Amino acid sequence: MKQQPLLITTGEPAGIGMDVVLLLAAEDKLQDFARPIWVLAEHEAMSARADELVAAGVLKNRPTWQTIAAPMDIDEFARQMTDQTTADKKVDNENGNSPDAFTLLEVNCGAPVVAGRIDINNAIMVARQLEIAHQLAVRGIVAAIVTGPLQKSALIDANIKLLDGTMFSGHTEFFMQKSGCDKVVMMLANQAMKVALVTTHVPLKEVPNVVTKDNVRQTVQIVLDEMREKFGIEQPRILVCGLNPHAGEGGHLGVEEIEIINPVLHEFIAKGVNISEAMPADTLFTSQHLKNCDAVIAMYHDQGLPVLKSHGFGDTVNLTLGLPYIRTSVDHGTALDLAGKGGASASSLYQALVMANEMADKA
Ligand SMILES: NC(=O)C1=CN([C@@H]2O[C@H](COP(=O)(O)OP(=O)(O)OC[C@H]3O[C@@H](n4cnc5c(N)ncnc54)[C@H](O)[C@@H]3O)[C@@H](O)[C@H]2O)C=CC1
Ligand SMILES: NCC(=O)COP(=O)(O)O
Repeated sequence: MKQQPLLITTGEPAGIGMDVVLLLAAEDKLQDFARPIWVLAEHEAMSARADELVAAGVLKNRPTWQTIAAPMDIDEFARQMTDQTTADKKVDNENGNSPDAFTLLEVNCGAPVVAGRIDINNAIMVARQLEIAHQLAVRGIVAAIVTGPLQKSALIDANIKLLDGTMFSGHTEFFMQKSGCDKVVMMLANQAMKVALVTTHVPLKEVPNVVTKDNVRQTVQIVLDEMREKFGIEQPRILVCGLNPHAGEGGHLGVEEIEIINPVLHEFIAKGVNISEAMPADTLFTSQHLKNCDAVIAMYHDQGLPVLKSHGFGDTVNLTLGLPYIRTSVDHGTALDLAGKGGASASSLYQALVMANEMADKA
């Protein structure tokens, strides 16, 4: 069967992005996928990290991989890689295992990598991984992007900007702007629940300004479309959080529910969509309500994500809805305290690969 690869960005080289790839590789977990696995990283840094993890007793064996230079000219690269992209995974005929756990597309760092220590001279290398990932995904050379964690502050301190000239704020905003989308939706999903956000990386004091009718309407529409397309749920039951305590307590604790959120939700209800009015978030996130719900829409990052992560940090997948390609991600950050030492779980990366692979098979 001919399969496009899944592409992993390892993100911040001082963090655990490379560690979790190596953990899965050493356990032969990357062989669970019929698709080739491509990994963006620096060869020397990956090699050093593998040595550190072996020395720490975390890895028994160093996994092997094939290294090739990451593309400067994506179209030329596409031509060169056509055979590898569409070929079945290479299989060692004697033992049935692939000799290499993954293909490393090399992106060079700007400074030597020290596990656990951020060096902003490596921020350009991190941004370059995202650029290459976007270019490969938008051309369909890879089936999906699966992102490892980056240190947002390192890119900001290195003065790396989004396409529109504003401060770098996350993968979500980067891929949205590169793809020319007006709006995408961050959703995190685990066995317990799926939570989508109206706003993403916005300071709390600015959230009320960003919760506009257009934003709420676009978020609901993208969630409806993608629940159907990506999860096969034709008529999802969606619960929506209010912005204010007690969903505004009838206007006494804030008016956004009355003036902005509910009027938009009534438009969808009138069309027969199975969606709630704005609900008090603390009531919504009880098992009684969650058991009959396919997705929750929260107004801001820390309204929805702490509840979700408390039900499955490590097994949660972050995904971007509304992009022209599939992007899933780990649920954790760079965990600088664990890089090169052990203690990092690769479970979220594995779940992110599983979800990306399933979505790619359906696409
Ligand atoms: N997808 C991404 O690129 C994300 C990036 N970040 C970034 O990561 C940086 C650090 O953020 P923090 O809030 O400290 O979150 P963090 O997730 O890096 O760490 C929080 C705690 O969880 C532990 N932890 C994290 N991942 C783990 C794993 N795989 N296995 C076991 N334990 C794990 C860490 O050791 C730490 O104690 C920030 O710059 C943030 O912006 C945060 C979340 C997602
Ligand atoms: N809490 C998840 C998160 O903020 C990750 O953001 P992004 O880099 O995936 O946009």
